[in-house]
Amino acid sequence: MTWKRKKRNNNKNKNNKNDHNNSNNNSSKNLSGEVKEEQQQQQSRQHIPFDDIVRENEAFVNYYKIQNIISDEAEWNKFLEVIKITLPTSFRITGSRSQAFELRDLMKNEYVPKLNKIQFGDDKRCEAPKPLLWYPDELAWQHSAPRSIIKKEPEFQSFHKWLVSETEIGNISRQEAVSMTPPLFLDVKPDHWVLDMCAAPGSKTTQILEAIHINDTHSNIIPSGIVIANDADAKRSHMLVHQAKRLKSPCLMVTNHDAVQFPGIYVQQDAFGKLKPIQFDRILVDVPCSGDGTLRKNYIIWKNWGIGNAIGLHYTQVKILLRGAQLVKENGRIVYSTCSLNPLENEAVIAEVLRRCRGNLQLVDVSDQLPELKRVPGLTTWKVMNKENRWVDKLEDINPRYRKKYEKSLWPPPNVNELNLERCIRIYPHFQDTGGFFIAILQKTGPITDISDINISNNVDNINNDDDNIISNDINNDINNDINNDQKDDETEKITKTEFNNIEENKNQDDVMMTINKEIDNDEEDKLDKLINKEDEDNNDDNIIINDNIDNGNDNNNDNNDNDDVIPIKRSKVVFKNEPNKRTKIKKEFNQQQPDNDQQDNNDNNDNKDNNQKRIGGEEPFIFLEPENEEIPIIREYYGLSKDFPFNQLLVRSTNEKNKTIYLVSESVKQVLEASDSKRLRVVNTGIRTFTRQEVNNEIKCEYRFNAEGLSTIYPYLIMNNDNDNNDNNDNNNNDDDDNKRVIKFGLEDLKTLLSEPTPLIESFSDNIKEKLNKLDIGCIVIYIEHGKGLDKIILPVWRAAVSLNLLYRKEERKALELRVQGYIQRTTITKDSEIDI
Ligand SMILES: C[S@@+](CC[C@H](N)C(=O)[O-])C[C@H]1O[C@@H](n2cnc3c(N)ncnc32)[C@H](O)[C@@H]1O
Repeated sequence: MTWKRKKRNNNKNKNNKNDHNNSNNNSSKNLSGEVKEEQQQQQSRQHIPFDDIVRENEAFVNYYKIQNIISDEAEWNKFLEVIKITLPTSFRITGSRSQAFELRDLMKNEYVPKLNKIQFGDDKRCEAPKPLLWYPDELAWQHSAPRSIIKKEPEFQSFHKWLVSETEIGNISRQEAVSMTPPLFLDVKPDHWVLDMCAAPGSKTTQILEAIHINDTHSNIIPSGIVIANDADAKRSHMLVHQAKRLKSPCLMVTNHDAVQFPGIYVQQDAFGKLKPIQFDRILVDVPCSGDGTLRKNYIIWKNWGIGNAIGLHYTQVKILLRGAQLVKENGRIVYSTCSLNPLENEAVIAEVLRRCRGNLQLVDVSDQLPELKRVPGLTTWKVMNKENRWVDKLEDINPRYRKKYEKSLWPPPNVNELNLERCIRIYPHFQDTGGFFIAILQKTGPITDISDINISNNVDNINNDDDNIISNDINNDINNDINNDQKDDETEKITKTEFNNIEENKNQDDVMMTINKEIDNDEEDKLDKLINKEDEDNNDDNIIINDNIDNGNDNNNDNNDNDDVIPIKRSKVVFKNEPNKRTKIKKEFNQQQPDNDQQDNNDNNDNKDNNQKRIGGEEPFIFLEPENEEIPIIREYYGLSKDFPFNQLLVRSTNEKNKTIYLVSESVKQVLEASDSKRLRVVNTGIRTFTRQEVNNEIKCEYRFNAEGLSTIYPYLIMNNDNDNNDNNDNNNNDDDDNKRVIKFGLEDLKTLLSEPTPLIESFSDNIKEKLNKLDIGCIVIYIEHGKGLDKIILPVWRAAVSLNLLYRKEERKALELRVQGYIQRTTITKDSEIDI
């Protein structure tokens, strides 16, 4: 899909169509399983421009025809027709509810009417984006215009610009429509403990976080729930951090484990110190799969499809779901999902896990939930094809040489009709113009204490003679540790030991799985590399540049310090047309009090490298600030933070005396981090940056500024009325009832001034604001804007220098804000000229 890939594989592409035909012919030849597998792998290593791929595959069509996934002939033909059509673009509006609603209304009232009228090419008319009917509150949309048209056609440009800008800052996420369904069935509440076992790149994690924060307003407290988002792939878990962190949630923890071995963590549950394992209210098991439901997007599946992927993944999927069943609470809910149509990865996995859980895990009937979502019941019977494309009735019919590669659980169990498999959900592409998807909603109804027959379903003879089954030293150590820990005598622990004995047995299948992931997600891999590079950039310049006015600390000397040459960075200038540029009226001055704040955050990372208190895997430690920490009262006093602020949930990630960044986590995250065995947990990321040390040349009262990442979480504690906050010597208090210490309400005009250039002079603001600002000393302030309909409450961290202000936003955030304000002005003023030039 990318230029790089196309170019690199130019030669191979020439023969692409022939290759395709050969591959289909070969699929019918009676090759041995090994040779065929090798051939499939070779094919999958060939990189072909997606557009050149022929969207036909006889083996795929025959396989699903015989599986009878759709019995009605006309419907089957419709299915075959739709899977060849490129998938429409779909996206979700994310973030805080009030802001999401604002963006949704913008979409509905501004863009949809305009896009409806657009015509491109000779007689093609673009259909405007449509909300997905089954998605709550019209927060998910689908758009059938090809991406190439969205990017190229001038009419689309403002829509595209808006889409890109809001996507960059995380308010809009591109996501396959059907992939949005599992979190909806998970039914997450703000107090839930949720585990997302295979979470990268994080689109469903983001939805789960939104559900945790559903009640958030600007005046309530941090939810008591937690989301632990895990992925086995270290690189992908960093992508997950990037994606999920955009929600700025103190309730998120990202971990990096094989989900099969996700550690049981013990937290103190009562005053007597009795340890209890964490059990989750909700678990999402969105397993790695062959992904053939995504063939409308990942065209390579047309070329590479074979049964081997599903057979290879089945047992890994069983193990991951079983671990989920152990970790979920009684009465808790698990949602299992794949983007595969194959019953071997879907109903067969569910049937096997239900069998092993002996009635203590059951399928939930959700036929009354999301009624607009078209779906069909799960299959109650299916067939198994071997890797030589022969249908095989039972495991014993497989050639003994290759039998080890098959699980007995691939075949429907004898009691298949008692399992309620029809409660599973199958979504086919032609139902609502999406990809294909499978979802099963499960509830734990009793303790799951014995799954020791995990070997039974394998071919035991082969396993006993197989070197692959030797348990690795790491796992043995884990088991020994567990055995020595006699405090831990609960259900989870017993099961974990049993499970560990079986972890290695299908090692080769895991390898298949990782290969497949890479094939399926190669588009995402490209994105990942970009994102990681970007993350590095973000860390280096994290992410704000506090500009450049050299401020001599004397507001009265403004006129004497005009020195354009000192401006160290190239900046775009924002001009509201028809507005006098106030800068031209007042001579510039320069401000030494505005160093590069982001460099400080970066230093923090570097400092951590010297830290010898590292956790497993080299991550930095999480050190909660002691109650006697002397910096906290200064911050509290300076910003007028309410006494209700959870100071005990602040942590640093460095043992250096001078902390650069202070993070905030929720109480539940704190509980996990402080668990006695939390070191078993490989935490990749948690906590939101809340305060950042600001080093400036002049003396300032508080060395810490707000970090944009944590500001909306802190904000309620800044505006809470609190007797203890009264300060006898309160020079900073202004008399506005709305305002509190360093919080100032701005109107639209002053917001425009703030955005008109990087460091607008205080002189250029309205008299009211000027008066307020002049009462404040140099340091960080919070500006909020309430503009009712169309421009929701905006909360901004701003550096108040001696004579100017500086918005502490990353350039992407600033750009998105400018676009929002620009859009607001265009909607609310008649003159077209009132716009911001960026
Ligand atoms: C289908 S993707 C998950 C998509 C994700 N839930 C989302 O919505 O963005 C499957 C993920 O499982 C991860 N994975 C594969 N094997 C795993 C294992 N044994 N344990 C945990 N994660 C695994 C892969 O790295 C991949 O990111």
